[in-house]
Amino acid sequence: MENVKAIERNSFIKGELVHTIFENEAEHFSIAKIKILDTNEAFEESEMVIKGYFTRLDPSEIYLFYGSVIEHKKFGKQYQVDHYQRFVPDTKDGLVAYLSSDLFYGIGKKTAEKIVDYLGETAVSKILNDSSVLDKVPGLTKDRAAQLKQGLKEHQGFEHVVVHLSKYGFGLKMAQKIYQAYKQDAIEILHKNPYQYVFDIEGFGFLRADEVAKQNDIPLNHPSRIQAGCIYVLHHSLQNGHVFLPIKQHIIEVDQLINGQMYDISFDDISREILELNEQKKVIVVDSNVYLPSLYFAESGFCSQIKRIVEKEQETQVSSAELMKIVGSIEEEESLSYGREQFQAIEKALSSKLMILTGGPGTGKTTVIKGIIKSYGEIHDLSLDQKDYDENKTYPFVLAAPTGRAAKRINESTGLPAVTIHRLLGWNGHESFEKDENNPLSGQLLVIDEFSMVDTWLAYQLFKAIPTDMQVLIVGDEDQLPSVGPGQVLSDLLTSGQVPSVKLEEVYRQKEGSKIIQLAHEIKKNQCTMDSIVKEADFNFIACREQHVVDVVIQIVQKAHEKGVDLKDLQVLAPMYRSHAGIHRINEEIQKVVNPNSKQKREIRTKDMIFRTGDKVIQLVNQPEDGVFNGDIGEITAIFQEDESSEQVEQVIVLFDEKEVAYERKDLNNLMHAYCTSIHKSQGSEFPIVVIPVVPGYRRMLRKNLLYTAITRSKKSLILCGDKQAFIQGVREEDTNKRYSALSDQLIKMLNISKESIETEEEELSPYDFL
Ligand SMILES: Nc1ncnc2c1ncn2[C@@H]1O[C@H](COP(=O)(O)OP(=O)(O)OP(=O)(O)O)[C@@H](O)[C@H]1O
Repeated sequence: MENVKAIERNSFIKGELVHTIFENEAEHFSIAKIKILDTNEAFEESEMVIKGYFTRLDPSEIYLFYGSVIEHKKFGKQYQVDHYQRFVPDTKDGLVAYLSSDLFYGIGKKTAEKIVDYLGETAVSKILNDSSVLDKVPGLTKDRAAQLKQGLKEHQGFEHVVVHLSKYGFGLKMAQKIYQAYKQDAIEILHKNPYQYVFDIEGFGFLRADEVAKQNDIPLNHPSRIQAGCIYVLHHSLQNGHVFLPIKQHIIEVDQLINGQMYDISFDDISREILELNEQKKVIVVDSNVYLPSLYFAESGFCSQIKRIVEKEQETQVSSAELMKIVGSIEEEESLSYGREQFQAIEKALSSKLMILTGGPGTGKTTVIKGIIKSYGEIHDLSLDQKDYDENKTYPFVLAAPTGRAAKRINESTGLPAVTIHRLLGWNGHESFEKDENNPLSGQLLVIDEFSMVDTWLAYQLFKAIPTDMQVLIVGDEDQLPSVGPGQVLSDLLTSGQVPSVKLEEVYRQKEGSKIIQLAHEIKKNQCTMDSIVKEADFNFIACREQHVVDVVIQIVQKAHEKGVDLKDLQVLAPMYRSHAGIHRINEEIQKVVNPNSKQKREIRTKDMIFRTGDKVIQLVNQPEDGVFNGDIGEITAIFQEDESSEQVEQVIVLFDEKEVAYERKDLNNLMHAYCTSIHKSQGSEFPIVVIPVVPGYRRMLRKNLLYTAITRSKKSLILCGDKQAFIQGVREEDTNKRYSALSDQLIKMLNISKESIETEEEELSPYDFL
């Protein structure tokens, strides 16, 4: 432990609590008044307001606070605390008095003197870092040593861990997580086996553990190091969407990670540790595939849930003649006539426990969803009007989608209530859901839109909560990008052939003269050529050189802005963040034009961004406690300075639809400008006008499914700019990055239905064949 002498060159205040002014328990953020007992700052005051991230101060204790003096505009001089610790006397007499005080049972003055004589003035820090030093103190019994060690750990506890971890560069948030997991043993574990942190502490990576291990001379071939490397590689593979890694590939990647240039750990050593991890259930090895347990259980659990649902017989069946009559009256109401495949979709959805409806843009997926819901209502004599239901009679139609924007769209197009899947399942923000097999969803017909965005974890959570008597319709476009999280659930379900599905291929919106839809279908069918990208009423490709593409984008946005187009309705989409024509640069340039610096506008600067009132911004992570989710777009409506908020911190207020969320400076990394967003983040959203730069510099990202997803985000007008050849090449490039997932194979095995029987079923005649 550092004492006052050791840190004299740094700013410190030694003091005791007068009273607490403000406390945010969840964040451990506090403002307090303290009495100054000693300091190396030139204070005249005898008391001082301190603020920072610390837990409740004990009024009977003396503390050492390290930090810096700041001048608050309204409240004057304050002390910003970086870290702190309980004060331990740093003279021999003081230390003896401390150790022999009532705090430590069984240690009298003589024993305390022996300890200080033997271990010196840094005795406390030595004992806390390695309690075995007490074993050598002459005349100290084992019991007394253990009691002292325990007492010291309890008394010094959290602060000691914070101070110690800060030496390795860990911040207070990480220290809190670590302390929660190991309490007083945190430092001993860190020194002896930092790799254990990789298993137990979320966000503690292998490379960090490696750094600590190096400083503590832990050998490179330590089994814990190899095991931590195995786990790290699996976690890392999630970023590429894999549900597991084949064992051979896993071993190769672990070898690259842990061996570097020195090849002294063999493949055998690595595979032995993988099997050891398998024994300890820290990974699961099945069919030569290595899984993280959560993904193994999600994948196989999801398959079991599908089996449970599809094997239950669909009870209500209507005859084709009856259905034709019902559908006929809906056609009249909607003033349209369903196409053959659309009717088949309605018929199959109504007669199946679970069905997948897939198809490209404008093929009538929403029109068919409406047809299915209305027919279901007719058959079961259920009103679609929410007013006809109350707490005793649950609304039977449940509509959900993976993002808030997608849920809003399905709500607008059907007129029925729709929520995000997370909301539907009652997510509490800590990876647990209210709804599950013991507390299932209520309702009779569940429709999940934009299912291509659902990853393996969420699919399992959702299906666990579906009661067996509920009918389920999954809707999605299989040609879009797969989920951000691991797996490719929609396409695996379709590939397995084990779940009834209908693919809509006829395009209806094209009939209204949409070039955007036509282009999307040409891309889908690999028929996109230079002729496909000639100018039309709703489409243009402005050719320009790569170095001018940002200027062209800016001109388009500026013109639209001058014409009064609401920037919420215009979205620039790009595939990469960091490049000459990357998202960050485009955002910076658009901000200069549409929301420039002005005296009337407040701003707040972070390390790499300036947020200004009026800025369009996007939320980057799920924040369910505030009701905002990854991908939600909003506008900065106000910026408050420290002295204007009750918490005495700067705040940025963002309006998302009708809900306001306050961000403190430390949370601003959850936000970025949204004039231009990534194509990945735009999944599930649609915008009236979409502008997409396409340049050779994006080459490694330009793939068919990415460009297809991008252009299908536009509803009314699509403007591409840049290099036509790069675009044509990109849409011809299939995404060859295979995602490892065994969902399809597992389903086939589990359901044990031959594909042939499904195919014959699909060939069955429908009444429309006779029309
Ligand atoms: N059978 C039909 N007859 C006439 N018009 C139709 C028919 N089916 C769909 N449409 C029209 O085609 C357009 C696209 O349909 P819809 O919105 O249902 O497709 P979608 O697949 O949901 O499209 P997207 O994925 O782009 O939202 C709508 O204007 C719809 O009214």
